[in-house]
Amino acid sequence: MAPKAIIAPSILSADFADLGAECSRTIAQGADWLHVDIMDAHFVPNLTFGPPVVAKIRPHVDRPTESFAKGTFDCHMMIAEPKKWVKEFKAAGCDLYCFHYEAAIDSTAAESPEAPRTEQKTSPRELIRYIHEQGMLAGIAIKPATKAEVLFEVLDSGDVKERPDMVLVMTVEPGFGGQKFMASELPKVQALRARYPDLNIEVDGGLGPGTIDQAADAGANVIVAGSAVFGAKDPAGVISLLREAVDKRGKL
Ligand SMILES: O=C(CO)[C@@H](O)[C@H](O)COP(=O)(O)O
Repeated sequence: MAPKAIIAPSILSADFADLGAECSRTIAQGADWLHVDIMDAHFVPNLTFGPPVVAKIRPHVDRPTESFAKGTFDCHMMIAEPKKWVKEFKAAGCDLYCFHYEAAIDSTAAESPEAPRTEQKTSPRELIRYIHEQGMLAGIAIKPATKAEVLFEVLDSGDVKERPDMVLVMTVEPGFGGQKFMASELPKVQALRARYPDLNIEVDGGLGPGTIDQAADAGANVIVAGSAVFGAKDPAGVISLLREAVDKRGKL
């Protein structure tokens, strides 16, 4: 049976003037996690929150009592230097530090996933080990131009400390909320689910009532939704619809 649904609204679509209250309200509306999009204007063409903002909103949500529990701060690190910020985000209250594969490897490969990777900045496995040593869960994300196969080597690591706790398959180009869902990315989710039945597979970008069935059919269980939740008249209803769509498939 596939892992259970985890619904992680992206606070990129929240009211930034009322961010603490938006976070606690969203958890009360039934969200499991909060997805916190960290952007540095280098890795992606947008700029969002740093550690002080995460530290300010953290007390508005009860800390998770165990790994993957309600209240997890799922920090999606769309930054060029993911290793540099691990300790700061841990101190700020991040529970799951999800870096981009493309940022961890060399810059040539980031521009073209087909290019040979000779000069590694940080090996994804080393970075995962480091994140675990700092006491956080580790996630690894891929952009639309990156093949799912690059994750196999990391996921197949014999050492559990170097294996990610979650993978994130982007279903839009990272950088902005409110973009159109890219169904072209779902074969990656299918391939990952077929190979790793127990893996937590997150999808992010354009998810909502109109696209959740496709993502759930492909095997995604961690669902990020920004505009679909924060823009809804009934956010609790949307969160529960997303959860039911995923859990229904897990039981098939
Ligand atoms: O990481 C990102 C964008 O880069 C996302 O988390 C978006 O914030 C999702 O927003 P919607 O597509 O759900 O509106």
